[in-house]
Amino acid sequence: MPRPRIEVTRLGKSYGPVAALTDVSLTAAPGAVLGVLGHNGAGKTTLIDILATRALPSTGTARVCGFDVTRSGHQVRGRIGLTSQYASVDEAVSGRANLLLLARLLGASRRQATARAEELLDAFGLTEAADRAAGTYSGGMRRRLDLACGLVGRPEVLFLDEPTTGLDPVSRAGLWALVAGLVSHGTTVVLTTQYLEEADRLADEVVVLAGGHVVAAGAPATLKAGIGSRAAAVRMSDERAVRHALGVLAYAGIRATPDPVEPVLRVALARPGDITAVVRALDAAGPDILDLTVTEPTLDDVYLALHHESPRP
Ligand SMILES: Nc1ncnc2c1ncn2[C@@H]1O[C@H](COP(=O)(O)OP(=O)(O)OP(=O)(O)O)[C@@H](O)[C@H]1O
Repeated sequence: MPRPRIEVTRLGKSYGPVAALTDVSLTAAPGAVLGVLGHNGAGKTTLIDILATRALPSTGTARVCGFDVTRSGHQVRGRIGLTSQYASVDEAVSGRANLLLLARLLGASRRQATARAEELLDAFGLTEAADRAAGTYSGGMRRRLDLACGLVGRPEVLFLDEPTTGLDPVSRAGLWALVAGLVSHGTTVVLTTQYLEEADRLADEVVVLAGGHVVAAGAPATLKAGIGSRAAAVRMSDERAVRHALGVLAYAGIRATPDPVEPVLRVALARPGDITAVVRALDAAGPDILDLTVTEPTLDDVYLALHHESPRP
């Protein structure tokens, strides 16, 4: 098995009396996407800052591409890319000039820098806007330029801090496709996001931080499976129909929960045959059923369940 690109062991970081991170351990393999989730103040930025050598850990160790972030910061910096909402794009100069400058700063010759800039402008759909000042770009173009800037040095690990915040759904989907493309070429991506759908879609593993602690970790599917099963939501015509259906289901030995607001009943589907039993029983409840949908647990459900247990800081 290849060595993980990121190996974090019992990491801690204190700012005076504030414990921003406590006893955090995690790994990320080559070509994996690690999602880091958590409320404001949970410790996400602190974790990324340490991995990107912008802050030193107080305790524990962190290795990126095999290099210790404390002792070998230079080697780490040469192998990572960082993009964030506050990325260092110069708004006064063009997208092309931003990329050229970065490439030159990273040691590329003029010719190599030009080639890399053109390649990235093309890959990120920015060729037409290449000579416009970055400050005139739309939100989506700006994020694509941020991402392109983070990739100039062909990093083995890319840190994406809330890459799609404020983007419309089409631009968000476009950015997801770009991330999927990077990963297929072996780049490891560490993603912080407040959109759980994004983590669900992109991440192979997620860690959920709360108050600087890892409160859950695993593949999205495993986390979702851990909090419960699929459920059927049955929409009835009115409250009277709901009461009738509750009686019918209870008679069939099926427990249902009425929604507190809408005329909807929810039934947990723990076993494969449960849906058939529900439909069969409800058939006897008559024509008041308007709709039946089966819902899968989402990462939102996991998140809500976790934060129900651990109070928001
Ligand atoms: N330089 C600093 N000095 C003092 N406290 C800090 C510093 N940086 C972070 N903290 C504190 O550490 C904790 C974790 O902050 P951090 O920024 O890592 O959280 P976050 O999950 O990234 O939050 P957000 O989503 O708001 O960016 C918070 O309590 C924060 O106030």
